[in-house]
Amino acid sequence: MMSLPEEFLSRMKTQLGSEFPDFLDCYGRPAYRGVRLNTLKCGVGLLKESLPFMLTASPFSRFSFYADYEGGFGRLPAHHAGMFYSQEPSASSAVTALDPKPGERILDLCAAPGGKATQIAGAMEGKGLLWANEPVRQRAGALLSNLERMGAVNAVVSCAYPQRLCPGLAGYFDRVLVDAPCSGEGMFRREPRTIEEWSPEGVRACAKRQLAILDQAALTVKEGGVLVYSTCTFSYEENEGTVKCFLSAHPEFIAERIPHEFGREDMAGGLGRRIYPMEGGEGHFVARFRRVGENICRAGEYRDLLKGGLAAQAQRLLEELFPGDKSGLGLARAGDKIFLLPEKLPELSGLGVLRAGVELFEVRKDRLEPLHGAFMCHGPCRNTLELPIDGPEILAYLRGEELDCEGGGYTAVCVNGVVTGFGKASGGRLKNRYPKGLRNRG
Ligand SMILES: C[S@@+](CC[C@H](N)C(=O)[O-])C[C@H]1O[C@@H](n2cnc3c(N)ncnc32)[C@H](O)[C@@H]1O
Repeated sequence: MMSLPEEFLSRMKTQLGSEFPDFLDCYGRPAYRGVRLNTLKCGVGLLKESLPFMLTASPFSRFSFYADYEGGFGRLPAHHAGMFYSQEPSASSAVTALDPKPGERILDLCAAPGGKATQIAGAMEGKGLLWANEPVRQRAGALLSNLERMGAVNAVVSCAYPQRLCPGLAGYFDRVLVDAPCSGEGMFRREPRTIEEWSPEGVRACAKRQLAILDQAALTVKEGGVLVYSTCTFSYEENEGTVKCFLSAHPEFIAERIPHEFGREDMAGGLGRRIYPMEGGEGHFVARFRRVGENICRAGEYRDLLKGGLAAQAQRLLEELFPGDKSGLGLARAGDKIFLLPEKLPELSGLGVLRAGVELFEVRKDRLEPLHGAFMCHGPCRNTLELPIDGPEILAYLRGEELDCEGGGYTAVCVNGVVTGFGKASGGRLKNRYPKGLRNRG
């Protein structure tokens, strides 16, 4: 049994009453673990075939499963191919409550490492705009990489504190998610270091910060739009307390019942849903609001599309690599890279944007060189090397090694028909282009 702070235990005893012994018992058992299917890459049948362990359905999302695997999810070929995201199942409940739709504009304001952003991307089916923001630069790298791995074509990633980002995007979004930084009481089983970091003062400081983030997030929701607030902690102050303060300061929002039965009703009766370990999750709180007050959108339109010879060259190369008509795609250049842009982009300047859309090509002196992102977001590729998912070749590829390969030119490397990366074939060998930072070591 792990040792937990006295103040935490006595508060939970009051909070849970007769259920407290059951709650305490959970700390003698391992944390829940799971995976979430990435519908941009495959269906549930193919995912099951591609994994060396069983999946058990969870109540939090139809794409979220319990799974146990000692080998490490991150080393599996299906993980590298973006077929799933490793996620504790109850963490998927916030996006279930957000209910994103294809074609909408959606903001995930506290997004790293991207568990929820990649889930939103799946629900959007590549249509509309997903804006994923993370103010802490060291955490934003994982967000960029996860969105690329999962094949999100329509995401902007920014690194800005809400005070900088939100005023420039006032009234722009149909749905906004605030998965707020919190005291992390629902992480105690999974990440024991969060126990050392916990304190009653920390809980109060988190509640203050959550309200400040929600104040900014409120600016960005259009009239009739949805705002979802979530935490992975149990304290009343950071959950129902924050929600009550928010609603009293923002009469332009009303609380909306979450039409899903996961977990239990919150402690204030109708402001949100709570999930305790007794209900199959490590710990979450989710509340949903609707903006009923007017909000005028002043964001300008994005105007920096790539035109002329370089745009035509990029389009030709896209058609060479991936079958199908590529005319009419929105392309842009930033530095020495060419990007495929999402629809519905606003003016980006001053908003801390790290990447808008998909990194397709690097501009070299006399040619364009394809980048990993171009392959990760495309289905069928013209040249393909299909490798058995449980064979030694894919493991060699993921370590960065060369492979035998017929044919020539840029070639997608696939497992079970899903692209994992690419290489350049010539003389019977495939030169490995799997990015160094993503390779399996050892
Ligand atoms: C609970 S985590 C988000 C997890 C993420 N949504 C996911 O599903 O992978 C909260 C995030 O908020 C970020 N954060 C910290 N301070 C913030 C602030 N003032 N405004 C917005 N985000 C903040 C943290 O760096 C952290 O990455």
